[in-house]
Amino acid sequence: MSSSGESIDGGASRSVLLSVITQYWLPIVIAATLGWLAKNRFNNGLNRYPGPLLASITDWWRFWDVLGQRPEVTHQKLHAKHGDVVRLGPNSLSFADPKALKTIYGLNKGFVKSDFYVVQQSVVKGHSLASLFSTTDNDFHSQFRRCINAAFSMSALVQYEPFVDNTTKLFLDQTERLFANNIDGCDFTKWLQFYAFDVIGEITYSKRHGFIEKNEDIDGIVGYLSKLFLYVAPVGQIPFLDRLLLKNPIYLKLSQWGFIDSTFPVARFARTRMAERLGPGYLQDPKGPLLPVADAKVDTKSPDLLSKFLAAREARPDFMSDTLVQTMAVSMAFAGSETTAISLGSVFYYLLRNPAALTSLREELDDFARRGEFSDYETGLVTWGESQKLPYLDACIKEAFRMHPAAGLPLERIVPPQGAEIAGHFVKGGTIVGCSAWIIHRRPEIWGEDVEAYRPERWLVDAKAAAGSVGRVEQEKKIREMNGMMFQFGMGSRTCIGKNISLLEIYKVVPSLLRRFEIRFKDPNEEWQLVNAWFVKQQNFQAMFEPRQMVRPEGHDAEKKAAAAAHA
Ligand code: HEM
Repeated sequence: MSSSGESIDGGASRSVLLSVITQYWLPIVIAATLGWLAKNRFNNGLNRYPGPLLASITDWWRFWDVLGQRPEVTHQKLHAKHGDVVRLGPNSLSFADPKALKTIYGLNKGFVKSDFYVVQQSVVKGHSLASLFSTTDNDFHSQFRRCINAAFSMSALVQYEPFVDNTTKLFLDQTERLFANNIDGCDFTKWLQFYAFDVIGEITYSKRHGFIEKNEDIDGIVGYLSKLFLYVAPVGQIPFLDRLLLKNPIYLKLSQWGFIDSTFPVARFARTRMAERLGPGYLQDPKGPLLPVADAKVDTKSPDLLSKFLAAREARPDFMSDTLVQTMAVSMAFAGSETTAISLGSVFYYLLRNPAALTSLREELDDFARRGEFSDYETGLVTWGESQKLPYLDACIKEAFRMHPAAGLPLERIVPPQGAEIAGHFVKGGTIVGCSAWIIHRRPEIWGEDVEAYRPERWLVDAKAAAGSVGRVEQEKKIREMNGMMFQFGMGSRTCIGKNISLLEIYKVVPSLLRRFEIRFKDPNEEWQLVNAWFVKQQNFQAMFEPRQMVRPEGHDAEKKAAAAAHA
């Protein structure tokens, strides 16, 4: 056949196809959509798991649910209805059985973080920066973590305590100055967030950001972070959307060429703090590294986090670049402020809602004070060492962590290619799986039938029962098991690196505030409102503060003890 004949045939078949498409476009679109939905429904054999029908065919279901800002409630209801495994998306399963934790988050199991975390990467000069928190590359992560692990060890914690002391003393004084006997009350969540931000600033840069001094959101960073989390939570359910929105390639390119500035304010914020700290030794050459380069002569002896990150850069220059140093600094504010403030807020909220627990805690603190065991009777500041001798305080904090974990979504991981057996279910490689602390922390077989009640006593050996049928050894075993199942800091290789720092803050500031103030709800009839934007933030938590007469040592021996402790 001639070539002109071919082109005539080709032209004819194209026009037939075109006319079929124009005539039948609607049924074609419907058939393609149905085919796609059916493919989703049977994806990876997940059709055998229960869950909302819509969730099984499209991720828009979970996008919509997270947009509603209470997905943890949906997840609780779904698990109550369907059992231990619930399908939340065409490729996504939520596990409620605590046995799943060891498999999904255990060391060397090969699970990697899902693209939900990529959405959380900061953008600087048009480039996405994978941080310790947001990287999905396990090898990169383990090298990174090895480089900076020492900065977060228990022994490093001792060096950070003076930083926490500075900020906590100021916090106590400012609470008195701004809110004591103030009939307008205090937006407690915001105030605690200012505290958490200033502590992390001081530990990272030896310099407070100034939130507490000014009682103001410096550079709008707190407001910015809240908005960012409101974005990442739903968009993280369909990570592709991020490529159309904040990480749109055109937008990023324009930013790389310098036409617009797409740098996340939190990164800009950290850069300003570094510039203040490092002086003129940082580069602003637009062709230079993404982030300012620290002066090589910078003192790495100061015991703050930044110095430790810089020391890691000196020890491992092949890996720990300047960009990674600053990524760590940014992460501290990103991961360490809202989470700590939420946890602090829930400790106070549950104490105020449960007067019996608050009374017991006050009695413990007052007895400790009367015995002269505190070292500071001027400012009310409690040391870390002292806080560790207060078992009821420990129980109150753990119970608040249980009731209200900061992270409000399943911590998503992708099953390795060969698939995995998770809590008795074989799940194919590539499936997104996860557990949520809001589900795990309410398992009756671990915490008892009264999981919905705030009951710090569950964390303590009951002396009466120990003498009776449920022996001490048995109770201690149960408490150990409860501790092992707490999931508020995650688990395994990606567990929270800032856990010790946040515990240092929480175990110091809670008893210190209670020694100094009577605290109550502004209106006990008003409930707080929860907004789950990845972290479950409280709103409308208004508190009133009244100065409290500090309880002093009683008797000669107690006074001597207190004087010795203060001297030490
Ligand atoms: C009560 C306060 C805190 C809570 C509830 C909390 C919670 C968490 C959780 C659940 C994870 C694991 C996320 C996952 O597996 O998907 C995590 C990781 C992380 N947290 Fe925290 N966090 C807190 C405080 C802090 C603080 C104060 C810092 C910084 C000083 C911090 C820095 C980080 C970092 C860098 C990671 C990533 C660790 C890695 O992947 O190796 N967090 N946190």
